[in-house]
This record gives sequence, structure tokens and C-alpha cells, in this order.
Amino acid sequence: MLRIAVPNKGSLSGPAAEMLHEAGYQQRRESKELRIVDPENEVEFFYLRPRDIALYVASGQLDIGITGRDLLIDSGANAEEILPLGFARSTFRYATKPGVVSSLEDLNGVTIATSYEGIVAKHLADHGIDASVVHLDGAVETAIQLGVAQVIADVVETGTSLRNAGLEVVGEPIMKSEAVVIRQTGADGEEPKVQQFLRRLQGVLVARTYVMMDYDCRVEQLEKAVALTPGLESPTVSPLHNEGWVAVRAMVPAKEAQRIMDDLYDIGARAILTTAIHACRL
Ligand SMILES: Nc1ncnc2c1ncn2[C@@H]1O[C@H](COP(=O)(O)OP(=O)(O)OP(=O)(O)O)[C@@H](O)[C@H]1O
Ligand SMILES: O=P(O)(O)OC[C@H]1O[C@H](OP(=O)(O)OP(=O)(O)O)[C@H](O)[C@@H]1O
Ligand SMILES: [Mg+2]
Repeated sequence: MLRIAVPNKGSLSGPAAEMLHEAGYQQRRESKELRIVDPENEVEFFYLRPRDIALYVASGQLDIGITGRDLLIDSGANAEEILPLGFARSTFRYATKPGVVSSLEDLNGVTIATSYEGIVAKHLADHGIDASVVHLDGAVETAIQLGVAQVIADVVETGTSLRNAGLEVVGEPIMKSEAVVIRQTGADGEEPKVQQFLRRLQGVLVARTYVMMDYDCRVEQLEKAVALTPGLESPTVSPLHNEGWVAVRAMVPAKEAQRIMDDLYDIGARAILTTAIHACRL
């Protein structure tokens, strides 16, 4: 049975459960459940604190985990990222009151509050900066107002939390994060159960980012049309009963679908349809 760690709380938990559900796995019915077994898929899910997941996976007790890239790196655990999942996207940045710090060098001698000491300590060491780091569990933005630190290093998504606290970012992002699938560093990558799990999640990612496009076009326009919709391998082209016309079917990125439909129409394609992809194995 494949043993998988899933975030039980916070920003990662809802979208992770949703993705697993879309991939056909049974998920817990209520948020107090700490472990469920999905016998049909031979998978056991453990609902753990996101921050602890890398440690469990590194220990080898669990085969796979879903966590944030920032949490994985911060933990320093012996685990590695094997598949980015595209949700819980964020940056990790320094921030302070306007006018206090203008460049990284100005961080010398200041106190920096953060929940991600591992990332911050390494970043400071890599840049030869000598600053003190104070660990806080959360709501780090308030540390400056309350005098615990002059600078914070925290997760930034929309920037609303920083603005509300009257803070502005310093320098470039320390890192970019998103939810990722992790496993113990160097674990057997060919393990069929692991491969099947990854294929299912990849299928969800593809279903979320692509749509299926169908249209009819004249044979003379086919090469131009196919250049607009190359598909993943190559589009399917079938003859139509009306001579001189073909039907074309290809996957296209959902974000570009409307533009592609306009361009196809302009070169004479007609009956252009898009349909959602429900699930997929590439
Ligand atoms: N506002 C946000 N937008 C996107 N991702 C976020 C946001 N806040 C946290 N994350 C991501 O969620 C993960 C942290 O999860 P964690 O559960 O520890 O914190 P949280 O989501 O802030 O929850 P809480 O603070 O309520 O416990 C990290 O990977 C982080 O990058
Ligand atoms: O840039 P934004 O869109 O405002 O998002 C970033 C904020 O979201 C998270 O906070 P959360 O609400 O989880 O509280 P926490 O600080 O206690 O973790 C994170 O720690 C930031 O504070
Ligand atoms: Mg938080």
C-alpha cells in the first residue's frame, strides 16, 4: 500500500485534497480525520501538519508527500521535489517599513523575524550578511509594529498582508514556491505504484490546463490550421463527407483557446468547438 502525506491545515490542505479527489482518490470526510485508507486504489493517506511532511517522507516511513517547496527547503530534510503541482504559488521575501532598508547589504546588524529560519539563515550566509533571526509561528507582519524585529521574511502572494501592515518588500524574491510532490532523496523512482500516482496527478494538471479543440477546415488551409493547433503529439485529421474538407482535433492550452479560435476562424475554419478535458493520461 502506498503511504502518502497530505497537508491537514492551511493554504495547501484544501487544494491538495481537491486535486487528489480529481485524480480519483478517496479523501477524508471531515477535517479531524488523521488517516484514511483507500482500499480500491491501495493508498493510505496521512493528514499531517504541512511543516512536518518533509520530515516524515525523509524518514522513509511515508513514500510520498504533498507540501510547499518553501517548507521542503526550510526543513533541510532528506527529501526531494518530484512534481510541481501549480497551486499555493507564492514568493518568499524580505519586507520592512519604507525607508529602513534599501538593499540586501542594509540587513547587516538587523533582527529579522520569520517562520522560515532555515531559508533565511542560508540566504543570509550565501550573501555574507550578519543579521539575527528570530523565529515566530505566524502573523509575522506584526513583529515590526511590536518592535520584535526591524525586518521580516515571509510568504507573499497578493501583497495584501504587507500593505495592511504598512510594509514594503526589499530586494528580489528569496525564492518562488508552489505545492510540490516530494519523496525521500534518491528513493526508487521506478516504483510502479509511485509512477501511477504521479501519472494520475499529471493527468489532473493536464485536464486543468488544456481543452480539446475540434474544427472543420478546407484541405488547402490544413497546414496553416495545424500550425495554430499542433496538439501534444500531432492533431487528428479525419476526412469529411464533403470533399475538400477535413475535421481536425487537437489539445490546446486553455488560456489560449479564444485567441486560437479567432485565428482559425480568420483562415476559414468553421464549427470550431472546445470541450473540457475531464481526465487524462499522457
Ligand atoms: N497566502 C498564500 N498564498 C499562497 N500560498 C501560501 C499562502 N500562505 C501560505 N502559503 C503556502 O502554504 C504553505 C504554508 O502552509 P502552512 O499551512 O504552514 O501555512 P498557512 O497556509 O499560512 O496556514 P496557517 O498559517 O493558517 O497555519 C507554504 O508552502 C506557503 O508558501
Ligand atoms: O500576500 P498575501 O496574499 O497577503 O498572502 C501572504 C500571507 O498569507 C499567509 O498568512 P496567513 O493568513 O496564513 O497567516 P500566518 O502569517 O499566520 O501564516 C502568509 O504568511 C502571509 O502573511
Ligand atoms: Mg500562514
